[in-house]
Amino acid sequence: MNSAASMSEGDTTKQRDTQSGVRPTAADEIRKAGRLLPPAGLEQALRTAGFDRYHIHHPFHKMMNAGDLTKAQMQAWALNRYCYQATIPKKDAIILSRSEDPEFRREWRKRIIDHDGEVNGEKDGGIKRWLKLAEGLGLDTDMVQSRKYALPATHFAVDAYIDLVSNSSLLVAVASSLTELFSPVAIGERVPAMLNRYDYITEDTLVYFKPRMHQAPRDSEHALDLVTRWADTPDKQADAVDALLSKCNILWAMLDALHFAYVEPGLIAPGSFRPPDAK
Ligand SMILES: O=C(O)c1cc(C(=O)O)c2c(n1)C(=O)C(=O)c1cc(C(=O)O)[nH]c1-2
Repeated sequence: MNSAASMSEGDTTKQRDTQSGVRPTAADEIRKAGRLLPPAGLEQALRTAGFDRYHIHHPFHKMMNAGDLTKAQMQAWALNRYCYQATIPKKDAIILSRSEDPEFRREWRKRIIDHDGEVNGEKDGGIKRWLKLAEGLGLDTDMVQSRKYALPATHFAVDAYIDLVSNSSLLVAVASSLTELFSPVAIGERVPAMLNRYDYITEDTLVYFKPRMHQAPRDSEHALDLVTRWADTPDKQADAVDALLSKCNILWAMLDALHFAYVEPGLIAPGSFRPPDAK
């Protein structure tokens, strides 16, 4: 049996949970079975459980890819998402600081450089590239960088990511980055959709996404290799799946907040970014 999802079929607890509308997660199933999955089985469980909950399925992203967002909604997305981008290298520095292994740190620090750039501007980082996106959408970059106008839930979501990597095992911290297994799919849909469906978006505006198409697979393969080796008990395997699901929740919560504020019912929190034509 190589799939966590099929482990407890016919199990009475699962039937009861399903009847009450609460499905056990792959992590619950691994814990309950108490059997160590082979690395390929854990990888499959992570890929299936994570993709199921990935933000690619969120209505806000679907609207974006269908060409249905107004420019103001696109601006709100870029402004809020900046908070996530700016937090990534900080959370990676926390992860780095928690490892005793120079080989791990050597590999992981690439992530920080990818986002912060290199000294003397030899290489632009993702944060600068994200600001280029914000600017291309007509936003004032100082306003975006201040992070003051992001939604309250955006701040809570990115803080939750910092908490997760600070107050858990290194295994959990590393596993929480595994949403990157799926980000090339999200970006691969988003970039052509943005170029084709929004006349104010150009290739130049979207420079952020190009390097992510090779950085994300490099990073997620490294993290996946570590997670499948480090998770050497059923409980640790379940913790890894839980970490990935928590991270999916963080990404989902950010889009829920955007949707609530800028699509339906359109309730923008006091003090948050308010486009001129907002209710
Ligand atoms: O555009 C996306 O949908 C998307 C998703 C994710 C993700 O799944 O966490 C990341 C990124 N982009 C991204 O650009 C990025 O640098 C990144 C770093 C991380 C991480 O958790 O370490 N996730 C993501």
